[in-house]
Amino acid sequence: MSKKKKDWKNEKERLLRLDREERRKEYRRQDFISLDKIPSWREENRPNDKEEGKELTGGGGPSDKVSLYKGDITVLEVDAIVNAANSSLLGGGGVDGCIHKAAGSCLYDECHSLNGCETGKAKITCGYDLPAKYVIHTVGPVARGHVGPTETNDLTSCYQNSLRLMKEHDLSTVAFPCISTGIYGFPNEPAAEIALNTVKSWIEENSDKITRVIFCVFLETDFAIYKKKMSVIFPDNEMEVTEEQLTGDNASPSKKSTTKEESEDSNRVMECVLGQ
Ligand SMILES: NC(=O)c1ccc[n+]([C@H]2O[C@H](COP(=O)([O-])OP(=O)(O)OC[C@H]3O[C@@H](n4cnc5c(N)ncnc54)[C@H](O)[C@@H]3O)[C@@H](O)[C@H]2O)c1
Repeated sequence: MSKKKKDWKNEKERLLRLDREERRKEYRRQDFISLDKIPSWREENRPNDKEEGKELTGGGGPSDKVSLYKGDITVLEVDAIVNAANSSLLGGGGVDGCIHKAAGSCLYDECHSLNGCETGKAKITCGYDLPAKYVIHTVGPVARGHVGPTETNDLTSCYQNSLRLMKEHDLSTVAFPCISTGIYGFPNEPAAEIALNTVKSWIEENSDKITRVIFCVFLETDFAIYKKKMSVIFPDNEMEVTEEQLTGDNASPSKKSTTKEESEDSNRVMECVLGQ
């Protein structure tokens, strides 16, 4: 007997009324990661503060409000995860494919009602079977390796419009993938610069509105790039920022992913999409 197809509107209303414990029973994946398992950038760089019971002198500074996490965005238990969608909003591959697969068919049905999304803009839906309450769908620029003013402005707008939706919906924890850096071909380093600087500026103007922004990277290459750049863009007050970091060290990111590693990562993406 096939399962009765759920009506997305009723399902959304029902799910958004549940408290966290009740919601947890509905997650498609029970191996979800709760926020308390993800250290802030400051905690990660000053683990002793926590052990020594030191008050975080940062007191909610930008480095207390961001995290770097390497893995699958669909397991993160946050208010919203951001989807690197295409203009149809009707799913596809990569992180978009993984999110749709993990959220279930109601996500497609609600996205279908939104009539697409322009590049740089963002729209919000329920998260359905995901641990995330909401999904913010944004459409990055198709860069194909070229970064000009248009691509830069469009990618900046993706982060700004996603954060604007967070604020409008009183949401305070969000995870971003590396928007446009996969099939849309935005070079990883400039994309990371845009992501980190746009988020930092927004946090400085809205620090009372946000608890955590998680940069969720999937590839080793991006992990190394974000780690290097975050130590400069989100320096801890007491943390030394070396001259080399300030001037942009010549060394390549600490660990370039090997083609084998990248292909393993893309295999994992395909597994998540194909559900193997
Ligand atoms: N990559 C593909 O094979 C593929 C195929 C068709 C469509 N798409 C998608 O690509 C277009 C958007 O391009 P894009 O470069 O913005 O997105 P993307 O191609 O999904 O890549 C964006 C980033 O997300 C990373 N990523 C992949 N899976 C996950 C995951 N589970 N958790 C966290 N991060 C992950 C990926 O490694 C990359 O760094 C849309 O059409 C969308 O449907 C991707």
